[in-house]
Amino acid sequence: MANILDGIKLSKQIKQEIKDEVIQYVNQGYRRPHLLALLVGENAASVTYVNNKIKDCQAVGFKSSLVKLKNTITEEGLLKEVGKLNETDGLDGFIVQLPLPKHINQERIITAINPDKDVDGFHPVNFGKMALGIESFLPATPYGIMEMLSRYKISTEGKQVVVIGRSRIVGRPMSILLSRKGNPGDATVTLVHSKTVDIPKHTRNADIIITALGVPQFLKADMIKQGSVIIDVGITKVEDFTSEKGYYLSGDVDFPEVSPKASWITPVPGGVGPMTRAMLLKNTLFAYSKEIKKQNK
Ligand SMILES: NC(=O)C1=CN([C@@H]2O[C@H](COP(=O)(O)OP(=O)(O)OC[C@H]3O[C@@H](n4cnc5c(N)ncnc54)[C@H](OP(=O)(O)O)[C@@H]3O)[C@@H](O)[C@H]2O)C=CC1
Ligand SMILES: Nc1nc(=O)c2c([nH]1)NC[C@@H]1CN(c3ccc(C(=O)N[C@@H](CCC(=O)O)C(=O)O)cc3)C=[N+]21
Repeated sequence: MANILDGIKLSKQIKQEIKDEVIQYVNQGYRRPHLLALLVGENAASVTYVNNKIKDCQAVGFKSSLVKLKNTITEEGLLKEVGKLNETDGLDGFIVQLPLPKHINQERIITAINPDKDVDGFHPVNFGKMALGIESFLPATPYGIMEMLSRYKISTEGKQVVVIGRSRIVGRPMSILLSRKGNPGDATVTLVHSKTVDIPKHTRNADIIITALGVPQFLKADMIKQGSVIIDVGITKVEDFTSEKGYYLSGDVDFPEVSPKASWITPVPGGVGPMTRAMLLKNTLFAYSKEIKKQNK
């Protein structure tokens, strides 16, 4: 049976480290780090995520703010809001919760964010730095997975890694980070997606598989080799009238069938999700520490 990569335990540890660092700054007379979340509309999942982020901030001693905008806001209106936040003193970072309503061009909004406050690491400048190995904000989910591999001492050097999914916020940056020089990194990465012919051919050769496609129970036992490491990013709400909530959360991995064959595996929930949240805090602390150093010059 596989060992569990416990994202809850790790994220608690990371949050404690962040909290300790904040206390040190505050004891030296500095203000607290400040993160803001911008939420457009009332998508139920987005509301939950944003509320969790606010709770996380409180837990580590950050100041947090939530700006809620109507679903009907225009692209120009949202650009104006982003422009205001870019100029707000004492605001270290902010995120624009995705997805945005369909009438708004997501790329245009992301590009309008001041890269120095882009704690999601989504701005093209930060994406470029990430790809080149220049210090920057890393997108929280891939960053969380790198941190998880590192803290569990799972080496990626020379390993065959297959990433399933090529999205802007997960699969694509994940594939780049793992192929970068360094530890974790130095892996041989194959990025597969919906146009890939014969995904099992690739996954069967993989030492490490990262699933980020959003298809419940996509990865089956016969698609992996014995002893591989399985990281499941997917989270899909699946209707289930027998459960109290009316749904359950499913990963992209068929956990009962895959886990006996794997050496390490992340659960859903309790795996990658909590790490994502912890890394957003880490990015905010990084933005803050750069700001404090600038002021002291
Ligand atoms: N745990 C966490 O912290 C996070 C979890 N998530 C979850 O991870 C999942 C993926 O999210 P995200 O990356 O944003 O999703 P996207 O929908 O943006 O991207 C999905 C990717 O998977 C590919 N894909 C879809 N179906 C298949 C298939 N049947 N076979 C092969 N490839 C396929 C798509 O291919 P193509 O490019 O060709 O369309 C695309 O590249 C979701 O369940 C999401 O909820 C997301 C962010 C954070
Ligand atoms: N600007 C922006 N930045 C994001 O980082 C971003 C986003 N938009 N839009 C949506 C995705 C998704 N995402 C998740 C974060 C945490 C969990 C998480 O904590 N999951 C828990 C379960 C939570 C639950 O119970 O619903 C777990 O896996 O244990 C999940 C998903 C961040 N995203």
